[in-house]
Amino acid sequence: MASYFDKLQALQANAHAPYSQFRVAAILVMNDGTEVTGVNVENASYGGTICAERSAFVSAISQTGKTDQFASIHLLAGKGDQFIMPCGMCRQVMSEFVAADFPVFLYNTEGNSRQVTMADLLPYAFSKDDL
Ligand SMILES: O=c1ccn([C@H]2C[C@H](O)[C@@H](CO)O2)c(=O)[nH]1
Ligand SMILES: [Zn+2]
Repeated sequence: MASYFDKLQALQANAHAPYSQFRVAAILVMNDGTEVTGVNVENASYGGTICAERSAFVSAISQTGKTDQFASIHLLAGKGDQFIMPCGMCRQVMSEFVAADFPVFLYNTEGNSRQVTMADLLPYAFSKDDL
């Protein structure tokens, strides 16, 4: 069976990144084991670009109608041995739908992985509880 890294590598081909050439792949795993994919989709306006992480969440919610069934996310981007971290906008959007201990698995191009949590990425998050 293909590993997450294998699947992420294949998924990178779907990224639409003609401006940055920076291909990002995300696999969002639901509590029932379903895997929903996301890639970055760039736009000539630049500002219309959506990241792989938000693509995956938007896709999962579109397909399932569920906003509270996320088990983990697996991400691949970049070059060499660096672990690329989600951007600030993705951190805020993800935090709307996952708990502080939600695991985020980062892969480098060598196939090594590192795990952090939602709270590691966005401590002191602004949330609906503040409204
Ligand atoms: O965590 C990240 C960081 C960047 N990007 C995308 C946005 C843009 O298409 C390209 C360069 O920023 O990478 C992601 O999808 N996820
Ligand atoms: Zn982002």
